[in-house]
Amino acid sequence: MSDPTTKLRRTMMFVPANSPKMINNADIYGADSIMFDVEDAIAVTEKDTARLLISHALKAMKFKSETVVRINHPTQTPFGMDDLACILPAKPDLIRLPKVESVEEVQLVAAEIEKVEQRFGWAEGTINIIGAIESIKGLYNVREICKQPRFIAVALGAEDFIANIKTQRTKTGVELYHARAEILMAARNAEIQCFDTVFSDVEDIEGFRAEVNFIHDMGFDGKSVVHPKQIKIVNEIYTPTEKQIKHAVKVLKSFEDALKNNKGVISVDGKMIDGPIVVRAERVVAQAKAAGIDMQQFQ
Ligand SMILES: CC(C)(COP(=O)(O)OP(=O)(O)OC[C@H]1O[C@@H](n2cnc3c(N)ncnc32)[C@H](O)[C@@H]1OP(=O)(O)O)[C@@H](O)C(=O)NCCC(=O)NCCSC(=O)C[C@@](O)(CC(=O)O)C(=O)O
Ligand SMILES: [Mg+2]
Repeated sequence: MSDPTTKLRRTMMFVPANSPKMINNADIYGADSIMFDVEDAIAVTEKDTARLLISHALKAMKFKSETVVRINHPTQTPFGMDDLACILPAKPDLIRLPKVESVEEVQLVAAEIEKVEQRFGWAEGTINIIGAIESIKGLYNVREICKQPRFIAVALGAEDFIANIKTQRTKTGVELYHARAEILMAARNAEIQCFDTVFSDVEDIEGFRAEVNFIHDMGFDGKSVVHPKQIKIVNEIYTPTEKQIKHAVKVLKSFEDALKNNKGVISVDGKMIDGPIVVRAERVVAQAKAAGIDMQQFQ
């Protein structure tokens, strides 16, 4: 089983789980993960239909991409526990827990997963949890939330978050600076992955690209998307370029040679190379491999 905390998740695409057509096509657009939603994309009158539909689809269809189901909140809504009862036996890879605010909520979901894994004789960790921070309370508890077993990734849910802090979403993202930084540090401290939120204006491609560049530079591992046309942009920004890979490989080779000569610091193409730069080069190579790039050409 691959390590769920290091898997390639550049793009996680939300797919409303009451749409047979969207479920059917969800896998063809190249998203690394597909997030079937039975929460806010689904009207209260459609909750039963959506959870049954996605449960059957997960059992009957073979998806190439990782499958995630965003359930309704298990205690704040009357739907969440029914979602878990219906969806867990269909074996999604991850449960997305929205609006998570406390360690206890994670433990509640984890306990339900554990029961189902034991009932079906599945290995522990067959199903894991990604939680979304969407409120101030969640943000204040994020450091402990991120350390919970099975909690392999955290995401920001910005639309709900900005409603909670009583402001508006802007092009600069100034309203999200603090939350993004705090969530990212909590994730890195707990050694789990961290994902940015959706960009709802699907027609604003340039605004979207600017936001993806921004969150990539901040250090997020990927982004949630709502439309297939957003996928290519994120995957492109999150896949190392040929130039970056060539440089990383050169750094690693040169440093290996340097170590043999008992040197801890060297110069490659006029730039100083020492320990932390080597770690970053290793990450570039790991990302390239995870993205399926043939590394033979760079040897
Ligand atoms: C936006 C729109 C209605 C536009 O529809 P339209 O029909 O106008 O799109 P078109 O351009 O016509 O589609 C062209 C072709 O692509 C197909 N297609 C489109 N979208 C597809 C898709 N997602 N999956 C598979 N297929 C798709 C379509 O079927 C068609 O196929 P075909 O006819 O064969 O050509 C549609 O995209 C959509 O529903 N998106 C998902 C919305 C959603 O799930 N929201 C909830 C999650 S956010 C949230 O809750 C906030 C959050 O919680 C988030 C956080 O936590 O981060 C927070 O607080 O911030
Ligand atoms: Mg939300």
